[in-house]
Amino acid sequence: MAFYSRVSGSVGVITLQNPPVNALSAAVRQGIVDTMHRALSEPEVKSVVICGQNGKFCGGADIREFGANMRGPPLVPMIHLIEAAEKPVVAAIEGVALGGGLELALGCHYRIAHSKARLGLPEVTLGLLPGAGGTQRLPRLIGVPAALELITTGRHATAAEALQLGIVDEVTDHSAVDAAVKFAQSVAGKSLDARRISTYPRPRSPDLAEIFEKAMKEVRRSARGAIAPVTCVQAVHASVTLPYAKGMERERELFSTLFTSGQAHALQYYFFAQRAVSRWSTPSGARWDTSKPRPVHKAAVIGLGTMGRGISVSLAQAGLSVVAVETQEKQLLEAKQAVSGMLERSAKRRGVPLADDKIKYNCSVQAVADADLVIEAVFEDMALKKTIFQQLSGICKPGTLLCTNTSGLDIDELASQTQSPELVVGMHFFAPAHVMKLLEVVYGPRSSPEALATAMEMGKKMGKVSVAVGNCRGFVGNRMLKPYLEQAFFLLEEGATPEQVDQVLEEFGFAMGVFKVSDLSGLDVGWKVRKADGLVVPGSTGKSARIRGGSRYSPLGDLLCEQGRFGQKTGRGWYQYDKPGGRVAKPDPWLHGFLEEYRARHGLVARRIDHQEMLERCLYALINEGFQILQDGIAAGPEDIDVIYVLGYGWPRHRGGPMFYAGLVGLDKVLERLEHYHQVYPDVLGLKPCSLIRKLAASSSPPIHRWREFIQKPRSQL
Ligand SMILES: CC/C=C\CC(=O)SCCNC(=O)CCNC(=O)[C@H](O)C(C)(C)COP(=O)(O)OP(=O)(O)OC[C@H]1O[C@@H](n2cnc3c(N)ncnc32)[C@H](O)[C@@H]1OP(=O)(O)O
Repeated sequence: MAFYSRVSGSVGVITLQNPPVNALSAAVRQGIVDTMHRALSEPEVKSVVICGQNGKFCGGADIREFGANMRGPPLVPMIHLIEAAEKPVVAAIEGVALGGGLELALGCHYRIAHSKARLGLPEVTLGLLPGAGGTQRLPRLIGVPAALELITTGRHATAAEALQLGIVDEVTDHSAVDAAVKFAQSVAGKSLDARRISTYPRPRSPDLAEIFEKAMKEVRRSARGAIAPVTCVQAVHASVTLPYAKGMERERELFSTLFTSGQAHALQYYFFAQRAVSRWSTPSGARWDTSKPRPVHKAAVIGLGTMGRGISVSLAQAGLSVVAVETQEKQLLEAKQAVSGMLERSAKRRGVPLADDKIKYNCSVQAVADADLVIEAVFEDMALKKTIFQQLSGICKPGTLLCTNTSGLDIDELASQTQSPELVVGMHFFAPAHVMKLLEVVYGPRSSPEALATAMEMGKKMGKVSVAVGNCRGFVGNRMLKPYLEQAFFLLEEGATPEQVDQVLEEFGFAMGVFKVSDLSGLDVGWKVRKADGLVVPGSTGKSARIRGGSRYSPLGDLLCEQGRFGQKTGRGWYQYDKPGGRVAKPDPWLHGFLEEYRARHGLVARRIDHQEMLERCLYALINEGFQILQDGIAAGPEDIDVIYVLGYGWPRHRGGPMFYAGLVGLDKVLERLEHYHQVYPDVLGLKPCSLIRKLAASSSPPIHRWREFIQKPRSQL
């Protein structure tokens, strides 16, 4: 709703009230319309201020209402009512003015912002466009290039930038409401002719055609199949080709096509999913709201390779004192230099003070004795990690949380090396660790709720989205990757090339296809793991070369590694590169010849595999594993899996995540295709539909928010 008051006798103040972000719900819109009418009808009132409760102007339209039938007054006429008013209306922007919130402010005659406020039109991130006049008013106010940039990226601008761009008229370090009231008094009675943005002339410039062409090219390149950025450009284009009223019609038309699209549903689902993962729970009943994190002031990192360096940077930037340990003096010095450089660049980019003095470097593990939390980040080698955990258990003060940055090793096995297994959790960072937003926080059967809560909180402090997952081989992300990769290898055996498989996945929206990603991460990483698992059998021939434990196995990755082809770092992998470390993947005739020779050796006849089969086999195998993970209680809900895949594995956000995508395709359809492929390839376990997807499909495929009801509660883990 909206609260009305009168200040200093002549200023009507309308305060939006809808915690936590004063979103424009039906009640708030109704409140604004009612109070505006009241302010306009009171003769004593000479001007009006619109502000938000609790220091937040407005977070935009209420996204939770999007699925329901439209109630209350629509936004566009409400904003026109404000703009058409004969009394000056001033927006007092504190906290945020986003989406419909900024569009509301653009309908006001003046805008005063607090210096810490953030303003933007992030609708594109929800699969929409600013549909309350934003695409028509903003270009008229600040010009086409700046408006296009803000609208197509959805980024938030600072108050200082908004002032420079001309979005706001004044910025204050004090109360924006007080400043707005004062300002409103000073403009009472003045003409408003030059203050109604909708009456401004259409933006004109000789290079507009070029600007739009460039913008369209850029959004098509970066959108990876997302339709909203492209539609945003079309809507802004209408502001230069059409008069305001016609431009608004065009905006409405384009908005309607987006509003009902699967992509908008996916992005809005994802918005809430990313927030839902912080409300974690475990099969034992431990929960985010009943588990208290421990205070952490001092953290330590052991092992300063690529991951350890990134983790140290993240911790220091979160304001913690960090002890960074690398036992070899030379490596320690190299790491120190690298970390300082990373911190410097990051401080410059983010405009924050340098955090270099937060880190103390040391050659001895003893230096971590008084840390509250230790993150081990050495090589992915169980024996080495075990030794370190034994050492840590003896060195650290009682109560220190011991974390491992493993990407898939058994947390429980590490915990069993310590005297306090309840204090051991996994913190699986993604490379580069100071950039990537995702953190898988892995609890073992003995980890305490308090330890889990502390690691989750730590991730949040570091600016990560932390997702709590149970302990199993590969946790969630890497466990699902296995059947996906496996299908990609099988497709090569059956006649596809890496380029064909990658193209299908990139057209789906992945930033990179599976083979390009493998080349980037290094083929030797998976090879080491397969060797440790006893899967690599050099020189094996005949049928047994392609079978492990009764299931189909492809040794293609192993054979490439045996040739020293480790991907980008060696200049050769699934693709060729101009030099070791080169980044541009080019098809490699050697690889094609190698595949032909391999197929001939194993009696495999290459066939033409269509786009649909390649996509379905890769994605549905991955999704099937996701359902198995839910069934096993490793992830608490589909949102956890989807957030992990979008933030950690390049799954296109506009497709919501693998589990959301399965729901969108239809669980019965996914099941039917899995059954079909499993019939064709009965020796591929990853294609055998898991019982949860069967159960859901048999129950008329309930919506994703109801899937948890169908998951059998696994045995207590904590
Ligand atoms: C004709 C159509 C015209 C216009 C269309 C629109 O306006 S679409 C909406 C555009 N607005 C946005 O995209 C803003 C979305 N919100 C945010 O970016 C952040 O929430 C915000 C406002 C920057 C605050 O961030 P903060 O980190 O402080 O909090 P958090 O994100 O955890 O949010 C707190 C809870 O508020 C819920 N929420 C936020 N915005 C909205 C919204 N617009 N509608 C409904 N609910 C919103 C958010 O989900 C959190 O609740 P929770 O229960 O934890 O999920």
